[in-house]
Amino acid sequence: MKAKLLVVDDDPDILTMLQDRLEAGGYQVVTAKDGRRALELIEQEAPNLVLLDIELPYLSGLDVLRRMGQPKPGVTSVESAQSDRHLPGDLEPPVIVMTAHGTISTAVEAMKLGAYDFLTKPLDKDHLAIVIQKATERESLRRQVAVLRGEIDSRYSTIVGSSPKFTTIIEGAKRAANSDASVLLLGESGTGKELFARSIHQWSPRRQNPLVVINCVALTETLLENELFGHERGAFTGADRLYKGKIEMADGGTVFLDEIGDMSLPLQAKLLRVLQDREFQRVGSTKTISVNIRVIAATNRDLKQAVKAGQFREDLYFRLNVINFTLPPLRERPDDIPALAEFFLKRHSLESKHAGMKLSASAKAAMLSYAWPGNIRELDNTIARAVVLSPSEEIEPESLGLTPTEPAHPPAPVREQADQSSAQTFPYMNLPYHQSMEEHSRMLILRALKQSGGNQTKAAEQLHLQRTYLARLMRQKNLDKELPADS
Ligand SMILES: Nc1ncnc2c1ncn2[C@@H]1O[C@H](COP(=O)(O)OP(=O)(O)OP(=O)(O)O)[C@@H](O)[C@H]1O
Repeated sequence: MKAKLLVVDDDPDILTMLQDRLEAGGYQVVTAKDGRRALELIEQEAPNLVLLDIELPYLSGLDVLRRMGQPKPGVTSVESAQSDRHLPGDLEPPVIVMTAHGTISTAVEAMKLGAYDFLTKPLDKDHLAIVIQKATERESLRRQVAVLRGEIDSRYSTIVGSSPKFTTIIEGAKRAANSDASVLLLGESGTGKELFARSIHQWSPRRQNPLVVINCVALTETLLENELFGHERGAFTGADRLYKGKIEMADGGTVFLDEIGDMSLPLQAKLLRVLQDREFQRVGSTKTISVNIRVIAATNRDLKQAVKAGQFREDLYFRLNVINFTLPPLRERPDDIPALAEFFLKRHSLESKHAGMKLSASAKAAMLSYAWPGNIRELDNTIARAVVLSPSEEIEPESLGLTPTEPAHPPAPVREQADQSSAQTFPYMNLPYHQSMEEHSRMLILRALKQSGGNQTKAAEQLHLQRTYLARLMRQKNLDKELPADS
């Protein structure tokens, strides 16, 4: 798509010359002869860039810049505008001002008012082309960032759930948000830990400053150190410029350490120092930098157990665990399933323009009796898929695909499966996601039952499940027919 430029000048000859030149350069051009018309066209045409003369009738170029910087009617505060703020349509286009020779002070004033760059008249053809190209590239990146931010904001803007267990956690998290205390979020994968981390930041007095997410599992130790602390120029081969790490970028805001349970011991020691002193050094530097950060960490691992096993530092555990919340798995709050399902149904039917879709009574019942090993993320994905695949407006259980299906390979006898599991082979890894999750939970149960000699109470203890819940899972997976219930 061609970038759209608005050219504003009261001299018709300059307007025509610029329009011809820019159109020949592959841009779409709209023109205005005065400041008032320029403001109208910025609203109506949403140009990607404005080329603005300073000397204009009615409103000068500087006045146009001043008015562009003012908030739009209807948007009262940053907080209330949070979800709209990042919409690309709301972004002001960058402005390049054009000034006559000898009016540099006006150009400086324009830059203070937010102009991207300035050009002096008479315009140099090559310089004009370069400045416009750079500005439009930057504008395109800015829009992409805004789109991505908008997507993240909308994905993480609403917390659904009114079961008593869950409401207590929301209230606690809101109270915790007002302090600077470290928060540790625990819970299985897909239970909403990242959503809570983002919400706590949003509810906190730090919300105007950045929330910086660090995924501790995605990076090797050296990369993670670099990512956290940044590096000085020349710190290692290839470090050709100074790089600010995420801790430094989060100054005044919040650092969210996702999957903290997977951080290596040496890095844990370095992180501990930052948490104790709020100080760190960039890689390759001896200069100490102080930061003001709030830390939220999350993991789906049993950190206490990891401490006992010597895999996680106890002192770091205590630092992180000032306030903790354990987000319950979906199967422990089935009351929330209908509201969550409706929430995702609305979102996905709007997104895929399938408005008016409904869940049939039997689809709702199927969702209630399913164990949701992937928790809310799995529910979200299930509804997204059903919206696309359902042949009618009313979604039936078949479109949800929740019925446990047998793996592609013939099922091995119970004991053999359990042996495979304890030998850490995962033959189901190549199956589609839902089947793979289903098989994995089946394997876990079989292994626990084998290790407990078929005693369900002990197996439930080992799996940290209620015995009755284990019995329900066994019924769902038809394991109760293969293994006798204990007394
Ligand atoms: N209570 C909720 N209401 C609405 N959406 C939710 C809720 N909880 C989670 N979600 C959505 O489910 C998805 C998964 O949640 P999230 O990424 O926060 O889980 P997580 O516990 O951090 O998972 P993981 O441990 O795998 O990183 C996200 O899209 C999130 O917005």
